[in-house]
Amino acid sequence: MAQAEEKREENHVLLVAFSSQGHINPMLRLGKRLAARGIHVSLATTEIVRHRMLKSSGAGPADHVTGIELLFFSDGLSLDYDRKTNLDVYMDILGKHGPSNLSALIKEHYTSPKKLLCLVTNPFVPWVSDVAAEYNIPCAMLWIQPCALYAIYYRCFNKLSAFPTPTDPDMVVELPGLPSMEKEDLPSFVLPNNPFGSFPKLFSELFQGMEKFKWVLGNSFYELEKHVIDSVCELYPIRPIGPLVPPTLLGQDQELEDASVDMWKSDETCIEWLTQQPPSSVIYVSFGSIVVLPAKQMEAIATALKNVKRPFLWVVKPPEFPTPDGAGQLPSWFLEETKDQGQVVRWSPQTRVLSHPAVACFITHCGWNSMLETICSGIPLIAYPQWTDQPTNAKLIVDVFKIGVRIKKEADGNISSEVIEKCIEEVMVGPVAEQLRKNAMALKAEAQKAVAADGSSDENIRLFVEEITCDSCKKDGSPNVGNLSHEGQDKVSDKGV
Ligand SMILES: O=c1ccn([C@@H]2O[C@H](COP(=O)(O)OP(=O)(O)O)[C@@H](O)[C@H]2O)c(=O)[nH]1
Ligand SMILES: O=C(O[C@@H]1O[C@H](CO)[C@@H](O)[C@H](O)[C@H]1O)c1cc(O)c(O)c(O)c1
Repeated sequence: MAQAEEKREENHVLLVAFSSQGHINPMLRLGKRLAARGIHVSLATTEIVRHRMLKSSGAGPADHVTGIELLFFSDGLSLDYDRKTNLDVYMDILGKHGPSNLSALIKEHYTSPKKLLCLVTNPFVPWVSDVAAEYNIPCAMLWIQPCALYAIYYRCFNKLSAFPTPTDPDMVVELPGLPSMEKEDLPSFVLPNNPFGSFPKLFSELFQGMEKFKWVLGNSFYELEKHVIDSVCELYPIRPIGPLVPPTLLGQDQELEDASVDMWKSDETCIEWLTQQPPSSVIYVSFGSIVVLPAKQMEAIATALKNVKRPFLWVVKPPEFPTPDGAGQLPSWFLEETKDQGQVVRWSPQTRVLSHPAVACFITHCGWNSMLETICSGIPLIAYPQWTDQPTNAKLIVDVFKIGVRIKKEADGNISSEVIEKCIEEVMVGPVAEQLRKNAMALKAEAQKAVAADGSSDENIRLFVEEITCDSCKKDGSPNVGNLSHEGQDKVSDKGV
């Protein structure tokens, strides 16, 4: 074997991520934290990512992100296939073709795969653990949503607690470490009316086979979710190692370089515009990379923004596959009637926006990456969740973290502009606004402490590296059936986990 190849496989971890920006970036940031402790890291994901990165940058496809090598395999579909509209087909084909294509990639790139310290996967590509088993490599999972979601899914898909059913769709769910949850607070994938059959199937297999993962790491921090983290300790523990956000948001930019990919090109002009706005004046609005709001809801938000007469920055990402009903598009009157009030961009440099002193609050779909970025920026949120983890994330914002308010839907599922206006005023002025800002600043400080040297997340990363590199751990028991290291857990519990 050539010396260079041998070197590549030494002390090496391969991360494998689902194809969305919100899944890849936390993985890359975990990679940077491992690299800072002497581990060599590569990340494998599907070809569609290379294609989107190429489109976004206009340059040749990147094969490295600040020292992390990027590798790509096919998900079994053509690049122009509409994965979002045909989500169940996509997940099915990915589950069928992903394992063999990833396995071939490993064979092609690693002369001696079993030398890899471990594979780290995320929840939407759980079959990576079977590929790891094929090569006798231990497997870890990075859970990329709140630990609360991990606890809910674990209990739901192992039938440890009662959840809504077609005959009792409105039941209130009571789980240890969490507030009581009504159906609008639960992840959409556990509800009887969930239209995406692929996810309950995927999560059932995942949560009934957790022993395939020797470690479960969480993109969260202990101080944020201590009760629910403690509540799963007896079931299958999760070790929080986050928040995995850009180091600038954590005051760590001097010591750690960021690693992230951009699938869409940011419009930087909004930063210049923000600089011209008064401190804490701007309402930032974004629904992330996937959600496309129905035309009626676009209209309600547009009307509310106009009526409150405050500066705004609204990200309106054009739908990848536009529909004639106007979903995801601005009402025709909006730009003209608000031209002196705000800015609309197709994609923003969001973390720079959130940490800009002009930004006062964030109207968000409650994607977990957006929430962590907001927590680390210390500003309040206005939650307008749509699906998957977002309803639960909104519940956490309001009732657990106490850093925001929620836009309540009408009985017909729509939202009224008056309700949005009321939420905006509530987080902008008055005693509620003041308390939310205080709470948000306190959580920001806790997040910084967690990732600083000897903080709870830093300590959990140190333990993880110790365990994947320690020779006796590697020899101890066969990979992929191992339990979490008790030694590690004991040490983690010193930090309260
Ligand atoms: O205009 C935008 C909107 C979103 N994002 C980034 O896209 C990610 C969205 O992830 P999230 O989990 O919040 O939601 P998703 O898009 O996966 O639904 C976050 O890191 C945001 O910072 C961005 O850079 N610019
Ligand atoms: O990216 C997708 O989902 C987003 O992931 C975030 C982290 O798990 C989460 O907090 C956020 O709410 C989600 O929107 C995603 C999901 C999906 O089903 C899909 O087909 C995608 O292409 C992306």
